[in-house]
Amino acid sequence: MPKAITVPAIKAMAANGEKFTMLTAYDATFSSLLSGLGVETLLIGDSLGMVVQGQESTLPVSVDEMVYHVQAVARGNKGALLVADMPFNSYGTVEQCLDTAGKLMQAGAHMVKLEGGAWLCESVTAMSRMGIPSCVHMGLTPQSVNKFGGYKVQGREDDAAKAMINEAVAVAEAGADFILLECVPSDLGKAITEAVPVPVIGIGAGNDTDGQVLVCYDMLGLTQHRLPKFVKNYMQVHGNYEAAVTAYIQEVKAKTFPSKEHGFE
Ligand SMILES: Nc1nc(=O)c2c([nH]1)NC[C@@H]1CN(c3ccc(C(=O)N[C@@H](CCC(=O)O)C(=O)O)cc3)CN21
Ligand SMILES: CC(C)C(=O)C(=O)O
Ligand SMILES: [Mg+2]
Repeated sequence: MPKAITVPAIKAMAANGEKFTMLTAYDATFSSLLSGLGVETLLIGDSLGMVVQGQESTLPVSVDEMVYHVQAVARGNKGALLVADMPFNSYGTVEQCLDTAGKLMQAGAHMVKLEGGAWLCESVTAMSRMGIPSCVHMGLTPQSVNKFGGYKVQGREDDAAKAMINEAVAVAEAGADFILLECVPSDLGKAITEAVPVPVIGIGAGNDTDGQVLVCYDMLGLTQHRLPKFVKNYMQVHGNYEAAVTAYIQEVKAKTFPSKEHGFE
């Protein structure tokens, strides 16, 4: 890979209308492969609790486990921007948030991601002051699966959609560098992308967001259980991982992925 991708570089891409890609990576081998093929950003997602550890949800994942995977991904990385998930119950107060984020950054992350909304503003500002870039994950936030009662599309009601737009603006004003939207109607994905001045990454949020993310095992057809509607199995179409990942990058750039069938009304 030529030059390492930075937060300002992604912001410049988004400002120029150039789409960028993100895939999850949990180990050095995937990190090296995916970054080497040109995936701009890698997410060390707490989805590793489900796809690597075999847990029922992302909730059992610990900070120490995240640190271990971030270190592995950092060793294999060839220039991608590394984003690390803050695991469940590791950022409930400003103090705890700084403690967790510091550990993930010292493990090799370039940015941390945390699930929530406007209630995170104070923590986001504190991290920004400390020089820690952040991505706020909104919409379907899997760490709240027990509140939601399942992995359900969020922001379908008018009031909920308006509230989500306002909260996205608030966290961006507080200093969030990126916003990630999971499982929201495509028109809400578009509205939030237009409302905030920072790059928005989508998963099941339509094709108007600035970037797209998928769990790498899902798009490579490795996942054994039923796949969410937003996933496209690129291995089925392309037959080998290099062609599959290259096609994903090309389709995101061309805005042909995600198509209508991968989104929610
Ligand atoms: N392998 C894997 N892929 C993921 O994308 C993923 C994980 N694991 N683990 C953590 C969370 C859980 N995620 C999920 C899981 C299921 C749905 C799902 O089945 N959604 C329904 C929407 C139903 C509705 O209309 O409300 C779907 O049909 O896609 C969505 C996100 C996303 N994340
Ligand atoms: C699905 C993505 C956005 C995530 O948070 C994860 O992989 O943990
Ligand atoms: Mg996650």
